[in-house]
Amino acid sequence: MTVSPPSAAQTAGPTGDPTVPGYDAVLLAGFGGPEGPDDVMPFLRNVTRGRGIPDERLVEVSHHYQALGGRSPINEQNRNLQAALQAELDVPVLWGNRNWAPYLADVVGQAHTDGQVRLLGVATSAYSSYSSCRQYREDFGMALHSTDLVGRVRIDKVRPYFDRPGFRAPFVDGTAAAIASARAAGVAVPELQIVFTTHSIPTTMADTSGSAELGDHGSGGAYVAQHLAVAAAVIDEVAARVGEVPAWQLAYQSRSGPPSVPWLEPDVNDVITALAQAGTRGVIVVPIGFVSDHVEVIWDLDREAADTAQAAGLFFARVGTPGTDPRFVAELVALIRERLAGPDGSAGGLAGAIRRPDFCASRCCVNARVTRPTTAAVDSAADWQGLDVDGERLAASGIPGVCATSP
Ligand SMILES: CC1=C(CCC(=O)O)c2cc3nc(cc4[nH]c(cc5[nH]c(cc1n2)c(C)c5CCC(=O)O)c(CCC(=O)O)c4C)C(CCC(=O)O)=C3C
Ligand SMILES: [Fe+2]
Repeated sequence: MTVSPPSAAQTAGPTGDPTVPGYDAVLLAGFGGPEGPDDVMPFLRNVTRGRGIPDERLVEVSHHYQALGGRSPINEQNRNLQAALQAELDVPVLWGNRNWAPYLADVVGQAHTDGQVRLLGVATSAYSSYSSCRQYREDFGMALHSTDLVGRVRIDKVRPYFDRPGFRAPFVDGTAAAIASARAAGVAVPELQIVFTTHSIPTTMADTSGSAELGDHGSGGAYVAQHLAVAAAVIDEVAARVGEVPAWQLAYQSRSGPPSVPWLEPDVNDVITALAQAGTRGVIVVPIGFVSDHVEVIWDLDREAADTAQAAGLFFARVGTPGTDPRFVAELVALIRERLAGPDGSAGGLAGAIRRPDFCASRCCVNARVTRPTTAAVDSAADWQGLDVDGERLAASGIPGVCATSP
């Protein structure tokens, strides 16, 4: 079926003009996770459909989920975040996922039935990159496409919020507390190292994260720059509180993909091993790439990285993620309220050009492998032009049955 390309006004939805303020509901967009052992393989196939992830990797990851009882805590964490946001907001707060029920398409269809046609999306991911930002905008586009609601429902998105102090505050608290517990365990600050972590992504995805127009592309792109900025800001705030702080670096975790494809390095486990060899006595791992303690955190860090540290004889502490910390919830509420009042009404966040616009720039975080309809960017209408969603253009890119939002 060929998608009839909507005009810019149609993509903007019932209000016609994407700069007209006002939303009928907030739509929290999550990654999704399995709820029981039988869900694990179907969930992993949803995540990796058409992405060239080797089968051995899927089997290995399925063991992590099975060892945790066949379920991820992520859906419950997102339900809790939904409830915490709802407690502060008058508009309804809906929740849907990319990879598991409740699927975004079903939630958007229900919203339309309920008369909610102007939705403000909030992704459970703080940074710019294809996986962490644009793919959520594609999820919105695919949800509109598969429910036949293109031009009848509008879905905008709150910009990446990595730079906001309420996102950082829980990491600052946790890092200061971890330094205190290391000292109590007899490891002095100069013997400690702070390792900030985030999800590794292919280097090509990193290099094209953010927008060429905004000067983001090349050498790790907006994705790496944003993490380095957050890490530096956390360190400054910890230093203001505790004085002397350990040396720090940024490392990556949870790599998938075949070894032939370069992903961001170094891996957190390699960093820990090398630090031990260089005489470091303790590591504090701070997962600034994640908003809740889901499987990438509790398996890849609390099990694997902790084991690596233990084998090397190091003190190890892993700092908690924002979750439903009141400061994080308040920060999201502030971002949502600003958008309810109108776009670009906000200040705050880290200084300079690093702040993201409310509507993503042209071709922001574009993925060369596939073109899907998006929402919430200045060029979203153009993303639909000539797009044959089930047919040739996507088949040529090797992605069959592209409407994966609701299998
Ligand atoms: C940037 C990023 C974030 C952070 C931003 C965000 O939160 O969105 C993130 C989060 C998450 N990733 C998660 C799980 C998985 N990610 C995978 C695979 C991949 N992740 C990627 C990137 C990211 N992932 C990429 C480039 C791939 C390769 C395949 C592809 O190009 O898409 C795979 C496949 C198996 C494997 O290889 O590990 C799984 C199971 C879970 C859920 C955990 C739970 O269930 O509790 C969460 C929150
Ligand atoms: Fe992932």
